[in-house]
Amino acid sequence: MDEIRPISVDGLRQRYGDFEAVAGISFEVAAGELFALLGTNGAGKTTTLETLEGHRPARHGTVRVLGRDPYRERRAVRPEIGVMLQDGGFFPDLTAAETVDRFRGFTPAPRPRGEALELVGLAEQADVRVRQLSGGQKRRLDLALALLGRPRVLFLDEPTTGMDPEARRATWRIVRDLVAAGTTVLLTTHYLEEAEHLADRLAIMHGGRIETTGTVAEVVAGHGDRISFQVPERFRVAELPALRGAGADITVDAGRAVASYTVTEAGLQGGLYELLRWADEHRVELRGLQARSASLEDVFLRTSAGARATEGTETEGTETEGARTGAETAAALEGASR
Ligand SMILES: Nc1ncnc2c1ncn2[C@@H]1O[C@H](COP(=O)(O)OP(=O)(O)OP(=O)(O)O)[C@@H](O)[C@H]1O
Repeated sequence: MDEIRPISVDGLRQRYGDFEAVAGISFEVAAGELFALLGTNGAGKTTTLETLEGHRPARHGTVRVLGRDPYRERRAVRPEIGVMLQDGGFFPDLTAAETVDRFRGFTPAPRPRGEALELVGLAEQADVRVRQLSGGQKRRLDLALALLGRPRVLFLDEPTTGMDPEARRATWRIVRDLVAAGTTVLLTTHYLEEAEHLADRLAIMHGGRIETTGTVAEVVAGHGDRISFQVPERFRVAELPALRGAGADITVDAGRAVASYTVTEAGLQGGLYELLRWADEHRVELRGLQARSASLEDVFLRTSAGARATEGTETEGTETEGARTGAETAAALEGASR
């Protein structure tokens, strides 16, 4: 079935003067899916969101919300979408209830006030003035306003900034329930944990481009699980095994040389198998042995550093270090870093 995607972006470019803030991005979000846009500061997330919300026309490329141009067909699109901005712009002297009432006045078929406040856990703060609400409570009031018209498509720009961990988790539950009920959500966030908890799919933006996209598992896959251990004192670095093509990076931790492998090719199980077989053959105990899966944070940090993960890693040690034992390498690297 050729169903209309609630959100579709194809080759979008946006400029501010000579500066290209969005440099040709494409993605689609299906009905009832939550898509997260991650990225460093200034990556172009808010510009993308604002274009989808109809605040500015696409300079190049095509943007559609529920099959329509959100800028040119704003009147048709607006009642179907909910928008939670980074900074809500409330009237500080109104209470939470009065704020909801004021926005209900602009919203076709709005939720009842009590339901809206209840939904975001603010029922007890109904009579509190906005200026007395905490930062996290203001964010939740903003979410209540975004949900007033029971939107089919919801845009959340850093929705949990300023929330304590409990409020953040409560907000995640609300968002998950909305998605389960069929709402399509586009979210920007700086919290990787938020994306890991909520996103069906995500994209990491950097410098106006999408560097990587997919489900969390797809994005993380191929970016390398890691295995590390202390270089055995009597072994030379050059004698350490390659784990299906991956060589060791050598660093010093607490005076000991540590070998780390990014086992993109072998994976954790394959890499560990080869390493333990080598250790067994050489009758060596691998102290400080650690194996951990790649995380979204690993991928994000590599992307934002502009250094995309490469297939495998080179042995970092120089030829001289390769000829040194673990103990000599630790002494040499530590001396060099002083
Ligand atoms: N009105 C504007 N005029 C000029 N430059 C702008 C304007 N708005 C944004 N920019 C620039 O465009 C780039 C993208 O900004 P944008 O706000 O879209 O990024 P972002 O990914 O949302 O960043 P953040 O995570 O910091 O909110 C930035 O370099 C920003 O300085």
